[in-house]
Amino acid sequence: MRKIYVFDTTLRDGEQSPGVSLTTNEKVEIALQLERLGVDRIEAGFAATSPGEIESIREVAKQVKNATLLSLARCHVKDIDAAYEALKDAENACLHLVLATSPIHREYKLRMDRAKVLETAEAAIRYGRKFFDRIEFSAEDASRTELDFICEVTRVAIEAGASVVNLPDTVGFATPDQFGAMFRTVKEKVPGIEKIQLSTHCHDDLGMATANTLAAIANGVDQFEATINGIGERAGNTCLEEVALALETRSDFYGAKTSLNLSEIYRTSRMVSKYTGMSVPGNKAIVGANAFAHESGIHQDGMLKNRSTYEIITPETIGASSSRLVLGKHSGRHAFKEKLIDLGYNLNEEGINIAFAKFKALADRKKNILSEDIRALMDDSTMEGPRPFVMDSIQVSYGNRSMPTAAIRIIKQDGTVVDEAAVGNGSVDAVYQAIAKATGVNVELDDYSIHSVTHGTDAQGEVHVVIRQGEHTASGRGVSTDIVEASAKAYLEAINRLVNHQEREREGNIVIQ
Ligand SMILES: CC(=O)SCCNC(=O)CCNC(=O)[C@H](O)C(C)(C)COP(=O)(O)OP(=O)(O)OC[C@H]1O[C@@H](n2cnc3c(N)ncnc32)[C@H](O)[C@@H]1OP(=O)(O)O
Ligand SMILES: CC(C)C(=O)C(=O)O
Repeated sequence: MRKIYVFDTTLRDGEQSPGVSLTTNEKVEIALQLERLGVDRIEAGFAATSPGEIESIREVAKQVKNATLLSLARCHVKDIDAAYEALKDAENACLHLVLATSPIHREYKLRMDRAKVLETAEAAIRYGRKFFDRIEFSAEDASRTELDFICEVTRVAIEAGASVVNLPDTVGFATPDQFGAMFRTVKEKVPGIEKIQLSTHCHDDLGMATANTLAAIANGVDQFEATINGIGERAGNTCLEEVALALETRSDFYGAKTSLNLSEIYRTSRMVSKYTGMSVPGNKAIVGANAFAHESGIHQDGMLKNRSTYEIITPETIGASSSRLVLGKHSGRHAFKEKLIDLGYNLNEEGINIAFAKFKALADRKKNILSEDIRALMDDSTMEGPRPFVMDSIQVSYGNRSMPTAAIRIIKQDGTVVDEAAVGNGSVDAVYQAIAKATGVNVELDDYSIHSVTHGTDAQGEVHVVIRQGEHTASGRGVSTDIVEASAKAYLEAINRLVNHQEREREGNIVIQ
């Protein structure tokens, strides 16, 4: 298989993301992690930017031992001198020279004609060669440059002594077919092209950076340039991890491989996100939080039967912990049952069906169903013995200038439906008064406590109550995303327990404490 060199520019183009500025220590730590990841080349910065940038590149150069280090420089003597100043102690250094070649950049930005561009590039490469054995030359905005001129620039760069020629899609304008064809033409037409390496560098303005990079690789480039998490100027650069995993997963098609240690990808992605402050979207390919999470029942069932049904990469490949089956509105019985077993519940089919129906009802109201929610749900549905009263519906009217009112519908064990309403000091009190009227059971509330099962505004509230009737006490527990409903459930459960106990006591079976 053909080896593809990986050029990481997280510390240079990645740092060009608006709002990102890395300290020297952060650059060093990221560079060392990139080395562990196994990238071949690290662009540590753009030395002419500032004295601090020279210092950072120098520090990175002191510590990185295996990868080749680069600094970007315009075709200006002072930029090249700054790059040399930063890289002179590096074990393996390469100067990265850039000059735009497209008509738009020539006319408006550089104010140079074709001949001047060729002359400037050639002079800069020759000057750079006095200090550097290796030079990469980038023809900025190559994808919007006339093909014949790209070939000419490449020829001049080779003759002047460049060892890598990079043809970037600077503004993310290329399409995969057009971009691939550009490299094919350069390879066919430029004399001496076999003496150097060809490189690609893409931006994601139209969301095609990865596709364009892969098209370039399919058409013979030797190196791709990219950043971790795809950060970079405007919409960002090609995502290093996406291309790496595409080459790995579709080696049947590309017949090319990198020397990357793929199991370091996840760690590198987290580090870059932490130091740049640029969070990784959940649905981001390869490294997003949802990249190995499965929410829908049909997918979860497939995953439980065989992971390859819905995963083309395993999380272990990139060093992420494991695939996740996320319980939610779209989950099915198979995943739910698996979760119950995981949590230590051993239910028969009927029990699972009852619990599953409650789970679906909860999922309609709560976005993330966590293990704690399932436990609360299971405990909520485990009251033993008959239920003298079942709550059918509840309605509460509350306003800070009116008396809270509650209306409740209770179904008795014999099927009788009872509707009652009551007012109270607060919503919960009104509900408890209405329950007392509907059940005909009058008790004192000895204790009431509430806590949140999980976090967030849609978290479930868990209410515990202890009620008393003379010497008899009973406790109840209720869980719901609505605390008034949780309070009603807890109260009714306590009443049911009290009534059951009294019933059994009358039958002489037990002694109530
Ligand atoms: C495609 C890319 O990502 S290229 C890298 C972009 N990154 C950066 O620009 C980050 C670091 N840049 C900086 O700190 C500053 O822009 C510096 C230090 C490089 C230059 O700053 P200044 O000298 O103040 O110039 P400024 O940035 O305003 O303008 C750029 C000048 O460079 C010229 N220029 C642009 N590209 C090149 C080039 N590759 N080679 C030679 N000259 C160039 C422009 O035409 C302009 O020249 P002018 O002043 O004669 O009009
Ligand atoms: C310096 C070059 C490679 C660049 O960043 C671009 O063209 O986007």
